[in-house]
Amino acid sequence: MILIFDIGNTHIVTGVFDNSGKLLLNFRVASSENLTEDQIFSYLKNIADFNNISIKSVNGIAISSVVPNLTTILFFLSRKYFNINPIIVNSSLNLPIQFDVDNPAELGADRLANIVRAHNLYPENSKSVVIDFGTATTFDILQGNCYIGGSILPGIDLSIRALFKNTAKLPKVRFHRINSVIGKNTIEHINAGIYYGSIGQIKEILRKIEEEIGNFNLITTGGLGKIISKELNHKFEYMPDLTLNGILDIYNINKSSD
Ligand SMILES: Nc1ncnc2c1ncn2[C@@H]1O[C@H](COP(=O)(O)OP(=O)(O)O)[C@@H](O)[C@H]1O
Ligand SMILES: CC(C)(COP(=O)(O)O)[C@@H](O)C(=O)NCCC(=O)O
Ligand SMILES: [K+]
Repeated sequence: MILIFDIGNTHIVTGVFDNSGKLLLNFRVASSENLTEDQIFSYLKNIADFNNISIKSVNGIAISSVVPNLTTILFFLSRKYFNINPIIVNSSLNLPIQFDVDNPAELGADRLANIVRAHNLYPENSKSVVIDFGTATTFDILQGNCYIGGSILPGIDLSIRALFKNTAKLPKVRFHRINSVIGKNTIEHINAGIYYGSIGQIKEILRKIEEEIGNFNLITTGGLGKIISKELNHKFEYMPDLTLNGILDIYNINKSSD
């Protein structure tokens, strides 16, 4: 049984996989810097018990983190409760990818996991674009087994919170589809602007990518990605567990050398 942690800026997603690579359970907790290894372990234990899964048989752990302080906490958890040295995802591990960028080491571990999974899903010489709708929205582009770069923009929830936090009178809205872009009150104005603005941003970046590299497979992941993907006029596969699976792929390539 393999334990996978995907530490993002908003959530820590935990995945428990059996040895054949099947995802048995996953859950998310808020990425609070005050979390301790004992708290995260007790969430894990409770949720695993509830699902009749015995985490006693965990024999491997991998961590992808874009929040350095939380990496340490999950490292402590691995040592304290499982006596395992986890594999920490980074660009110096064995990866099936070449990098045509200035500094592969600065690329977020979640993005490394996403591109490794995308690479394993599609044939060698195809082109793929991964969009991850997290705290930030990220685009990552693969040409065959070469990572050629990408882009980063503020995530949808972050844009909503930025409006709310930096103004006196704008409320926090819930992201959802609204039929007209002509709002009739403040909430509708924000809903319309965020909804159609977000779709417009993504479409324009995809259009530019297509202009630069031609046709590609599109893979999307992350909370609000499911709603947005349907609006893009582009064939796509929405894979909510893309990052967890990518971390597992990286674990499998690197486990013997740990
Ligand atoms: N399962 C979900 N269902 C709906 N929305 C989600 C879900 N998970 C995350 N979100 C939304 O996506 C945003 C980014 O969350 P997440 O993908 O966990 O980010 P990160 O990877 O940066 O921690 C959250 O603010 C939340 O609004
Ligand atoms: C771009 C990110 C903030 C996305 O993080 P997330 O939205 O998943 O929390 C993260 O991958 C990161 O901190 N990256 C480092 C810079 C880079 O990827 O180039
Ligand atoms: K993420």
